[in-house]
Amino acid sequence: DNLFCDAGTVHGEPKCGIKSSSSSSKILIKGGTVVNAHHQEIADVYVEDGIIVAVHPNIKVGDDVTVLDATGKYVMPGGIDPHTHLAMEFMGTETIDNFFSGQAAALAGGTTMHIDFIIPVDGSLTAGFEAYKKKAKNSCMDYGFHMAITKWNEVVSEEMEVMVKEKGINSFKFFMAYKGSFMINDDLLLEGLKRCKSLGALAMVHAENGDAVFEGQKRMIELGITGPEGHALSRPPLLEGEATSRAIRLAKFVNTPLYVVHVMSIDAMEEISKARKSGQRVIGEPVVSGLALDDSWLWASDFLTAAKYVMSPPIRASGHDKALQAALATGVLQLVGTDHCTFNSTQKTYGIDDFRKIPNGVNGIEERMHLVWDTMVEVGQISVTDYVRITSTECARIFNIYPRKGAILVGSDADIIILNPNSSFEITATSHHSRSDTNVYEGRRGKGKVELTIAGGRIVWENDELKIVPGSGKYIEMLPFSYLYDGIEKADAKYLSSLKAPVKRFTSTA
Ligand SMILES: NC(=O)NCCC(=O)O
Ligand SMILES: [Zn+2]
Ligand SMILES: [Zn+2]
Repeated sequence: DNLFCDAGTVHGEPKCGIKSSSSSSKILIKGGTVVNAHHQEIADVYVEDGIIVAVHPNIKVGDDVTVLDATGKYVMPGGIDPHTHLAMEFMGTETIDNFFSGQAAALAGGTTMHIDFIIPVDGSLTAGFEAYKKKAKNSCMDYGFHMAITKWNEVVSEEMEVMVKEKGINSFKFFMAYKGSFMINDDLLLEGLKRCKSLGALAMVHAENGDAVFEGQKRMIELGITGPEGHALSRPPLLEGEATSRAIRLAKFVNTPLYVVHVMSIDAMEEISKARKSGQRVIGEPVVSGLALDDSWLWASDFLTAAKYVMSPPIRASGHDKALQAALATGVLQLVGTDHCTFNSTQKTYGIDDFRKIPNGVNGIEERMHLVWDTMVEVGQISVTDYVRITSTECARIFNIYPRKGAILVGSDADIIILNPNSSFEITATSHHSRSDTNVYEGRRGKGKVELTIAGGRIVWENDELKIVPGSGKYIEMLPFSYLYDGIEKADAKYLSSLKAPVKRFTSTA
């Protein structure tokens, strides 16, 4: 695949532009502040054959070990991105980042695992799974899959069981928007929620009212608003709030946990907050574009400048970003994803005359760790331990792969970053590792830089250079019945016992 070379984004050899990793399989990280979600301490971390084998001060090693000095820096679990779309066919085209380029970008930004969404092929989950295993075959970092459910019948219901019991998938996504393509109705959502519950899988929703969005789009076109701003105007926060509320209530009716992806508005966030306060198991995932951007660019006079910010739900007006940050800081929302779904300028131009044809999606897989540090930790909104929780550990817990992932503990996978809080980063399309020619964070600078990334026990990012090995990434199978299912059956029993005994009736004859 020398497409990647052509993009000129990864340097070195062999011919596809990858510098092979020369690092030893034994690595000692000395003197850094080791941070987990609930604790931090100054300690050394010793890695052998891809696994963390010791974490304590003053570890002594032989000459065959690569020693890294992390004094004054943070040693943290590599980021886990719960929401990506690599090599995804969508809106008549395919995302410009495939598994290899997207993962290269991730590693350069300190993310060492991601969970991508499989889109079924003609409704078939099995065909979708096979297609995505092929797409991911050259992976250079660990990855897992969620599965989208786009239609319903007995075969799909049976395939869901196969995915959970044999294929390592423990979450299913339901799109409440994208009428005419992925969108499902309430009937399907209810069936899906029930099936997820019976399998111990996590139901995820893209929460926007797709019928109302369709109507909003027609309204904009009738008003002659055909540019990228029409995208935001046609699907206001109201419609995100409505769908979030509906999905939450249906999940409560079924009594099954719910995960709301890309929470972009105060409206959706407040629905999640209300449900969580009532004791319902709802997880809210903001994405970095919702935390770090506002919608002002959508009104840019240059089409391409505006079009690159088109994603769904839309990036909202200023104010939503700060409210989502506060919700994340206070535990109303639990973890940060990216929804990395990139299209280059040529692809965005498909919608030059009609915003409905602009492929939806923005970048973020490389930028997430830096931007969350800069907007949340650097300014004192959250602690460093909380940073680890929202960028890595909570994702590992929700998808049932903790403590193999999401922790610097003896026995965990050696997916580690070293972040220098005194160093700074700058984001540009010319220096990023995505294949896209644009970046929605162009020109952004901040404090805190991921100086080194270790994935699967190999140094893959050092001195601003990638050293990645195609095929070295592993598929991570995820088991059902995560902590979100603990005690769910007790609520079922309580519900059943609360039902009054059936009334004994007789038929009166007139
Ligand atoms: N979010 C977006 O605009 N594109 C990716 C597909 C999705 O997650 O809805
Ligand atoms: Zn979505
Ligand atoms: Zn998405």
